[in-house]
Amino acid sequence: MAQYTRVSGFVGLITLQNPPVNALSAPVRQGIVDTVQRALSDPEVKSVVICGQNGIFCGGADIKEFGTDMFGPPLIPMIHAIEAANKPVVAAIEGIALGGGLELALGCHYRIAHSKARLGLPEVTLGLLPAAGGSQRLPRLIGVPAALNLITTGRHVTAAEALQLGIVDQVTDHNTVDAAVKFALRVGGQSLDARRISTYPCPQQPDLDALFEDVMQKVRQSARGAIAPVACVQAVRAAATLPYTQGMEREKELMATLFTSGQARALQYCFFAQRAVGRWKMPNGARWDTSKPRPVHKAAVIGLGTMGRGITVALAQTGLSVIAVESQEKQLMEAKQAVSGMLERGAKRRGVAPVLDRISYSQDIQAVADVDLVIEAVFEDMALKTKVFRQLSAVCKPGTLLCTNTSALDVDQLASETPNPELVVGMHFFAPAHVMKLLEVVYGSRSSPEAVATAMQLGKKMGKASVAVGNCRGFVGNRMLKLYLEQASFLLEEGATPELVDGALEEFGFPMGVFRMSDLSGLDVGWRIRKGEGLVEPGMASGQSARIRQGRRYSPLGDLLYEQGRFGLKTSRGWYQYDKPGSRVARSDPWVHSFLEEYRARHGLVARNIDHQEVLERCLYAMINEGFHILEDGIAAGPEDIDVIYVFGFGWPRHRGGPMFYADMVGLAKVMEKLEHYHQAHPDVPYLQPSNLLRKLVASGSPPIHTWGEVIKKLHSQL
Ligand SMILES: CCCCCCCCCCCCCC(=O)CC(=O)SCCNC(=O)CCNC(=O)[C@H](O)C(C)(C)COP(=O)(O)OP(=O)(O)OC[C@H]1O[C@@H](n2cnc3c(N)ncnc32)[C@H](O)[C@@H]1OP(=O)(O)O
Ligand SMILES: NC(=O)C1=CN([C@@H]2O[C@H](COP(=O)(O)OP(=O)(O)OC[C@H]3O[C@@H](n4cnc5c(N)ncnc54)[C@H](O)[C@@H]3O)[C@@H](O)[C@H]2O)C=CC1
Repeated sequence: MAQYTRVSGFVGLITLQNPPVNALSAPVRQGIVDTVQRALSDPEVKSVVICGQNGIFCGGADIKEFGTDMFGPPLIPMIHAIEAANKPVVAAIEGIALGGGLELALGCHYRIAHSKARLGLPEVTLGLLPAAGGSQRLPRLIGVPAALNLITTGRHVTAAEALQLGIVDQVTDHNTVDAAVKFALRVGGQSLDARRISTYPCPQQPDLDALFEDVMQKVRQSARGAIAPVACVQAVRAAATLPYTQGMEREKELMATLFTSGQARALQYCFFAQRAVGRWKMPNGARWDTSKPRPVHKAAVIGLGTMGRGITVALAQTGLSVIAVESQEKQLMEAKQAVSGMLERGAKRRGVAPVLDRISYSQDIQAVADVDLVIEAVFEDMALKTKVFRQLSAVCKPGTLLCTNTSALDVDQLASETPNPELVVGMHFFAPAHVMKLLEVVYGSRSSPEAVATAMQLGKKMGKASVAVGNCRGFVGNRMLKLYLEQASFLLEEGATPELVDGALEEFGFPMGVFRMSDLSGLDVGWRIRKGEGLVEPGMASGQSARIRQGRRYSPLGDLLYEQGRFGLKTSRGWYQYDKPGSRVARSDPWVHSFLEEYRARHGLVARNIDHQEVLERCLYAMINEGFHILEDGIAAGPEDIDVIYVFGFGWPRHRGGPMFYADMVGLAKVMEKLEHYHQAHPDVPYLQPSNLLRKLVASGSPPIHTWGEVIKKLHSQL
């Protein structure tokens, strides 16, 4: 809807009305067409202002309309009609002007923004391009390099940057609509010949071919396999090389390919999934809208190793006072330096002052007596964590929330060691904790809704995609990861190389294959986890029973490399070799290849040809099957939760939506059939057997992902 009023005698004021972001739904587009027509045909009206209600200009096309039978007036002719008007039209931009919202503003003759407004063309993040003329007008207005940057990244710019780039004509700290109306009165009657962006020539650019080649290479590298960034570059190239009308044709052609693509569906699914996980619920009925978070002003971190340091930085950058506790003096000194360095570098990047004084350091756990929340990040050792939790219960003021960053240990067991188990939750960050955008909030059987709400709210404030999950070994992310890693090792035993496996996964879109990732995080980390699970048996690694542990197939390859002191990047040797410790350039290592050959010979394994397809099916379907078990067990509330965890925490390519969405795209029947095939070939790997839920879904005709919840409910009610 759009409301029309006449203000200051001569200005037609059009207000977009579609909360919460005034998206351009069919009724809003119809409202704009009607009200523009009304203003233009009223002889009293000399100029027009377009604004949005509630201090928000417009969040762009209504994404919920995509994939439906779209009706109502199309955007492109609507924007053309505004640009062609013979009365000045001024956009009054408050809050946001994104996507179609900015394209609408670019069709206006003038743009005035509030100083706090943000503008951008984020279509690429939804698998699209700015196809309501944005890809053709923006380069004409601000030049090709700046337009390429905005359109291929989808980043939002501040009003100040928009002014500097020339996207807006004026920025105000005052009432934007009043300023726009005054402006409109002043320009009423002036010639509009120089104000129609579509008539501008695209600013000349030396070495145009080299520029496009360079940008194309960058976008192909940064989002491997994603088609929208490539189409965005092609559309801007059309703006730079073709007349406007032909450029618009090209824009339409490119959009037609993107609009119905699986990648656009996946990215739009991710957009809504990211928001859906905020509406968390627990099996006991507690939920986001009935649980009140507690205020957290002061927090403590216990253990300043890899994780504790990052968590300290993230908390301080969120505005909290932090007490950072580390038991080892040397570690404490090193941590102090490392945390200050991270804060200084972060502040420099953002052009702000570092917040070093928000953190105080101590070796004494008594220092945390008056904090609102503690995050424990000591070694992954239940006995140690139990001791720390007992100490915290004695030291902290009543009501302090006790959180653990454990990767896999039992949150209920830890809670049971405290007098107030309702105050205990897991806050599972991902390394590096101040960078990675995922937080798993793990509720135990006795965690209070208030504790979960507080951890979820804190995660959100820290800028993390926060997902509430149930308590089980490895929670959601690591529980699934374990099988992915295991399948990758089995493939090496059967004839693959680290290069082949990583190549397949990187071609799929992961920024890094499983073995490069393992070198980066350290082979010692995985070894410690397996040791904790009783899987590592020194001296057994080359014996007859080396490949069976706890009654099922096991690959000791990672343990053997660990025993050789090959910890990955930190020792310059792992699954690959590196020029020096810490170097990121992984090179093939002939030693690893001969080691694998000897290993196979020792165990009587005959190497066979393994192709990319098998690598993907074995690694991904095993993980997906575990995802179905997780849904069946009620550890994740829905497939969106699992997908958000994988996209934000494990580098799953966003344009493939997440593992559960991917399964839906591939077809559940096909996933099940392949799992059955691989389980037959590897009966000693029980988890390749399709889960109950997957079977049920296939038996119910493979319903679309957003309806799986009903099948899960039915399954639970039959138990
Ligand atoms: C054969 C086929 C031929 C095909 C040819 C087709 C040609 C079609 C031509 C059409 C050309 C159209 C081009 C175009 O206009 C493209 C676009 O505009 S795409 C949309 C671009 N806009 C965005 O990407 C903005 C997305 N939104 C955000 O980034 C944030 O929501 C925002 C910064 C606006 C606000 O953030 P915040 O305050 O944190 O609130 P939330 O994110 O939680 O959002 C609140 C609520 O609002 C919902 N929402 C937000 N934006 C939209 C939207 N654009 N459409 C619909 N709904 C939106 C959001 O989902 C939240 O609701 P929930 O219920 O919680 O999900
Ligand atoms: N490293 C990773 O990638 C991730 C680790 N985690 C989990 O985070 C926790 C910490 O892991 P890391 O940071 O990697 O370990 P780390 O080994 O780097 O650091 C642990 C720190 O805790 C300190 N510490 C031990 N006992 C203490 C005590 N009683 N009081 C104060 N400090 C004490 C140690 O001196 C050490 O500095 C573990 O539970 C781990 O499973 C979770 C996510 C990712």
